Amino acid sequence: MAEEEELDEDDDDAATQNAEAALSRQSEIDVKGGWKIGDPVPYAVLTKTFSLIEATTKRIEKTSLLTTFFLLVIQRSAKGDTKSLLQSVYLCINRLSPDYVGVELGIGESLLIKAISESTGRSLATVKAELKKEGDLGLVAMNSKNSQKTLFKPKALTVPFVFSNLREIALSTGHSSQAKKVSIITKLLAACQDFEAKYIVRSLEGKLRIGNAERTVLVALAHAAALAEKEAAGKRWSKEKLTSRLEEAANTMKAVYSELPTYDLVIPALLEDGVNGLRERCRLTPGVPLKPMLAKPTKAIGEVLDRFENKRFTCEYKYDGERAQVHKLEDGTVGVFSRNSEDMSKKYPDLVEQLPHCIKASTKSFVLDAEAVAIDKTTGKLMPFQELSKRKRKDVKVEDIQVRVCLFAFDLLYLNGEPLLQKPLSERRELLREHFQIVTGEFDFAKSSDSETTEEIQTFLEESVKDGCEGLMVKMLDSDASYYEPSRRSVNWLKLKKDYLAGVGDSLDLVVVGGYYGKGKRTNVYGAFLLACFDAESEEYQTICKIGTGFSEEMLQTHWDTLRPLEISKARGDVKVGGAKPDIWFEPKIVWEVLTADLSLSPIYTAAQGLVEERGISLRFPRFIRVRDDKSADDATGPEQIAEMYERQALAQSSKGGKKGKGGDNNDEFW
Ligand SMILES: Nc1ncnc2c1ncn2[C@@H]1O[C@H](COP(=O)(O)OP(=O)(O)OP(=O)(O)O)[C@@H](O)[C@H]1O
Ligand SMILES: [Mg+2]
Ligand SMILES: [Mg+2]
Repeated sequence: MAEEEELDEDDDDAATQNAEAALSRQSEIDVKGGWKIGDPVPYAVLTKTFSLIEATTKRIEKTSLLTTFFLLVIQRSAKGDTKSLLQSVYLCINRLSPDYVGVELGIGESLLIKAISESTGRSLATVKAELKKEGDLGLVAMNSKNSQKTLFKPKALTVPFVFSNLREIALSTGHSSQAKKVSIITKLLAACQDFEAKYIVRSLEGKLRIGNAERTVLVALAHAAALAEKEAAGKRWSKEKLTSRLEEAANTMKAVYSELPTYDLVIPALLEDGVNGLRERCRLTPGVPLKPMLAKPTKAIGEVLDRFENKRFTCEYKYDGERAQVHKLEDGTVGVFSRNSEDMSKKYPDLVEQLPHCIKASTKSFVLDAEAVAIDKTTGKLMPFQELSKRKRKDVKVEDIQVRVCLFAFDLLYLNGEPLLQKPLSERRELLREHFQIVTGEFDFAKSSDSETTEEIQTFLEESVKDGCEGLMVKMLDSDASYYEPSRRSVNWLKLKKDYLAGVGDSLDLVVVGGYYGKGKRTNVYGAFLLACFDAESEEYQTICKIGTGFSEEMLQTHWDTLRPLEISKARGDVKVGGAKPDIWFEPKIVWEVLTADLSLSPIYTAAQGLVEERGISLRFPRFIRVRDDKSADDATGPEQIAEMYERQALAQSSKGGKKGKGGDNNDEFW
């Protein structure tokens, strides 16, 4: 309360105009006659917003359209109703629950074709033929609906109705689930008007393809809430004040969401306590996994020293296992989450069972950041990642387990009721060591060395590799530069892998989007594959290379078995194909880790187009390393990372023979 009103009369006009910008398009997306306060949100308003967002490539316009929509929802919700906004937000990001609850859509093409055919009376063949022409099942559904003559207007769809039906589809499993899904989809499609069929089908497929990155949604949500508060209070703000309020709101929202990534809690807090109350109410909470902090690759020890010059840093073993965020709640509940916030308790029942052994009595609740690593049951030696990924992801029984899993903890993010994110790593590490204890073969602290010279680091690196690790993680120890940065790929964490020493560079995680039939001995399998990176900003897959080496006969058979069910007749609309011509396309789903000798500009592939040059970037001599089943297609390497790798490589080449060891982002001095 008691906010100062800094109203500058001269700017009055501009201020009103600015606020009006978000309000001015309300009538454009509203339904005829509007919707009354307390009515359910009409699905037509949401899909009209989607269609306008899809029609523009400008990020600012996308954000402002979404702001307009959220503002309408807030203003027309009955007092105390937080569900309308919550469900609207979920539909905007095409999710039905927080990530860690894992209610997901991703209905296969054939099922959708069946439902479209049933609800529009067109034959399967017609629908398939049209899909081949359009490449977008959503569009096909919409066209099919619009060409259909209807005798009476169906009852208008609402957001809560669509949301609950999508949830029912996502949650139905078992024998008769296929028939049930088709029947719900058919019913939904029958009620669709205008754009609705297009977006319902895309939602069902699992991708909206309107370029609504999560960041856009967060900013729009913050802006809408701030504007709603201002409107409700009848305040008039100067342009400066409005701008700074909106910026502040967006920053708060982003910070809060990275600590507590669940709209289920953030949205009610936002509506009840307002933007200003968010930080207080929404803090890191055991049970809600946060997106892990990520590291930047480096090519040489020299680069590490350049970056951390005169700063205190630590080197830790980089274990080759799977990221595990371990939570313990005050009530004793334990949760293990993957880097994608998937609940891994089912995959690691042994970890859950072992956990109590390493917790000291003084430790009541916590969030640990750690790596789960496979170890040999008898020798206690570290084993490679593959040993762990052989495990089923669900229903693993403790008595069936062959490979043991040992947890190597490297960070403590929460302890006994207190978030620690904004404490220096040195302090977090101290607390970690104080509140947990080593249990041989079950729990240990990541091995570390705070050494500073090239020689010491080199020795530690070699030691780590000898002990079965991938290399080192080098981390800032003190000051705010060492705070934990959720979801950020930070320069305060550097990875130094043994691969880099051979000059190869970091590996990439790429999505398999196409296949080429084999020749000769390989005629019964795919002989080569088309790979793509994923641009989270535009939500599209960008092709990057064809890969055909590094596969054994046995592997090709396995790939055939996993990819065959994902075959589709045409590239999906969200695959930016360029000049690639595979024999067959796949649903983008499977992620492979790939090494490359070199990156080059390419007239054929579309990866990172426009970032370095008009042309895209492709991989030369790519080599398959392993399947990354801990990553989903959305977690594949992004175009910015690829552009960065390309630029670092160019830099390294141009400095050959000249000053050596310089690299990284600080390349200004070269030009
Ligand atoms: N001491 C450690 N500190 C932090 N991370 C560690 C440590 N030891 C092992 N790791 C693992 O290393 C990962 C980061 O490097 P890696 O190259 O393996 O990333 P990735 O899983 O391929 O993802 P990306 O390439 O997107 O960063 C972390 O996510 C974590 O799983
Ligand atoms: Mg790893
Ligand atoms: Mg990697």
